Formats: sequence, C-alpha cells, structure tokens
Amino acid sequence: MPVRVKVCGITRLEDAQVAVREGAAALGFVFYEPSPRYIAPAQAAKIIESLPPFVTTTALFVNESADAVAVIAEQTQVDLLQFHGDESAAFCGAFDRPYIKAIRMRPNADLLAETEAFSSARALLLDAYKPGVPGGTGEAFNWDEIPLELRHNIILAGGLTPENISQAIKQVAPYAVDVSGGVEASKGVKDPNKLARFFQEVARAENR
Ligand SMILES: O=C(O)c1ccccc1N[C@@H]1O[C@H](COP(=O)(O)O)[C@@H](O)[C@H]1O
Repeated sequence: MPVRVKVCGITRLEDAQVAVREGAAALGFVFYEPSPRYIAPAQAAKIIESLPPFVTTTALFVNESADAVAVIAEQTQVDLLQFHGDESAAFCGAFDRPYIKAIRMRPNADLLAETEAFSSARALLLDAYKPGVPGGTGEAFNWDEIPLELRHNIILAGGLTPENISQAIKQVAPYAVDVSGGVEASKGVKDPNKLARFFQEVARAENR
C-alpha cells in the first residue's frame, strides 16, 4: 500500500494547492493560537471549500475546549480531528467526526497501552517529545522505539524532511507520514521546492 502524506500547518491557499498538486492525501490546519502556524477558522474554511474532492482535511487542536472544537469543526467542515495535547479518549470521541490522536514519544512511552486506550481513534500519530512544546518541534525521535506490530498502522510525524523521509519510510513502513516544518520556507509558509522534493523522495522510497 502506498504511504499517504499529510501536509500540516497550512495557512495559505497557494500552499494547499501546491501540496495537493504534489500528491498530498491530507492537509492539516492548526487551531492552536500560540503556534506560528495558527490559522483563523474562517480562513481555513475558505481554503477547504476550494479544494478538489478526495483530499482529507484535518483540524489540529491542543487541549482546546469541547465547545471550540465543535464550533470550529462545524465552521470549517473538516473531515477529521487531530488531538495533539493531553485529551482523553472520551473527549476525542465526543464529536461528530473521526479523530486521530497524537502521542508524543516520551522516554518509555507505552504505545501498546496507548493503542488500547485510543481504540476509537482512526490512527495514532507519533511525534517527537520535547518538554513544554506540544508539537511542531521539527525534531525526529528514534523510530526504532515503535513496536514492530504497530508500524503499519501509525502516522509517522516529527522532524520529517526531504532528507530523511526516504529512510523513515524504508525503516518504519508507516501507514502515513505527516510533515510540517520540514517543508517550510519560514514558519507557516510552505516552500514549493521542498514540497516537491519531499514527494519525490516518498516516491523514491517506494520505488515508484
Ligand atoms: O505545527 C505546530 O505549530 C504544532 C503546534 C502544536 C501541536 C502540533 C503542531 N504541529 C504538528 O506536529 C507534528 C510534527 O511537526 P514537524 O513536522 O516536526 O514540524 C505534525 O503533526 C504537525 O502538524
């Protein structure tokens, strides 16, 4: 099965269009105000309604209130919710949309237990752990820490770049990868050349 690519941290229509043209299966919008990739829901809604079909749109939240999640999901009409904080499975599953749960790879993270706890999630997304930073760190973690039996079901994130994505896919063989900072020109602005190289490297890793 070909690895799916989600490009996260979209703040501009032109970046969404380039990502889709290069082959993104999904786009992510960050609704976490301290992030330099934050996008106002109204602006995200405009981008989302202009997308062609068959591109999954994802709304990223960090410890947001249930009311805000529900309002933003309705306003933007995203397909999928991404919870990137300390949300419980009960919280994540309380909305009228499917969700993915980000797990930050703390030392000794028990992914088998997390998989059981978040059995209602469509998938777990694995990101690097950096104390005090909820995500988007641009840092990779040690992929050997992912239990072999989970590798084909996870979304691999954290510090992926055109330089390391080929190795990541060969080593982990994940269901999907999620890239943000590694394809940026500056925070919140994607670089078309880096995006193109990233997708070329994905294809190369899969011998396409
Ligand atoms: O992008 C952010 O600013 C962000 C803020 C808070 C939580 C998550 C965030 N981004 C997500 O983190 C991972 C890894 O990002 P990177 O490729 O290392 O930059 C990815 O899912 C981003 O969407």
